Amino acid sequence: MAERLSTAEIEAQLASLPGWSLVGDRLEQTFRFQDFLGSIAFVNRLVEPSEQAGHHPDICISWNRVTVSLTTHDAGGITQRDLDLAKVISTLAAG
Ligand SMILES: C[C@H](O)[C@H](O)[C@H]1CNC2=NC(N)=NC(=O)C2=N1
Repeated sequence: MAERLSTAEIEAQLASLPGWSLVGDRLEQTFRFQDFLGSIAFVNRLVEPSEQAGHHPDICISWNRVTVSLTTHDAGGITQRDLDLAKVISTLAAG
């Protein structure tokens, strides 16, 4: 099982993950798109990499905004799996 990371470890890695914030025991970012279809297309791009990783974001869609939230349930906080998936998700936001 992946181990929960310390706040210092998370913040060190967040330096190279623009837009992601530590919110409680989650990593979060809100991505903006042109419209609802842009949001849905982004969410669809998340499906395969998340399945491949066996790790899945919580997703909230609000018209042209998609808030993505990552945590590791078993660990009760943020692990390397969340940071790795955040990195992949950032690459998918550009379209
Ligand atoms: C059994 C299965 O591997 C687990 O429930 C996975 C599925 N996807 C998951 N996704 C996320 N974000 N956190 C988890 O802890 C998690 N656990």
